Amino acid sequence: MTDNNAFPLQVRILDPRIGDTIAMPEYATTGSAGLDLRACLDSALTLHPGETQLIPTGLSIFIQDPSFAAMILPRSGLGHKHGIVLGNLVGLIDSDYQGELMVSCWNRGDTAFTIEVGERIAQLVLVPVVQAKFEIVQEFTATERGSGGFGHSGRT
Ligand SMILES: O=c1ccn([C@H]2C[C@H](O)[C@@H](COP(=O)(O)OP(=O)(O)OP(=O)(O)O)O2)c(=O)[nH]1
Ligand SMILES: [Mg+2]
Repeated sequence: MTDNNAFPLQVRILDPRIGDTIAMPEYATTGSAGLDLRACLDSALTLHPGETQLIPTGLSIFIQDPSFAAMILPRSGLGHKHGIVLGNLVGLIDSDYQGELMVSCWNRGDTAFTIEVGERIAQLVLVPVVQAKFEIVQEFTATERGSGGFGHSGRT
């Protein structure tokens, strides 16, 4: 379901089960923003309440272009219904990272949850990135907000 304008992403398959008994990450629908990542485990893994485990995906990606990054985000259903979210809340994949994609799974709920081999545990989203270069100034040009934040504009 990938169109020809899609970003060409280099992928290395580190575990031979990927593309065989464990599907390659894919966009579930043509409009999906995220590629579902699967647990490349040797056996099912039970996450007890409060527990966090680093789960391999069996593949690595090389984004190469520093004007892009990837983010690993929780799956809504797992997070909302089962309390399975990410131990780092969001995973950020640098454009120069070439190691295995790992997913930190955290059971923030109060019941145990078993992750099956090949289960879709999180999703990978490619995002554009702008790197900053600092320009040191003495004052900023005044704005309506100024330095007001953290609820400064009220609640309604
Ligand atoms: O959920 C994640 C988060 C990160 N990474 C990989 C890719 C990323 O490029 C690298 C470093 O991540 P990050 O910069 O967030 O972690 P760090 O603690 O700052 O480590 P480092 O010192 O290696 O940058 O780890 C993952 O595989 N999964
Ligand atoms: Mg870092």
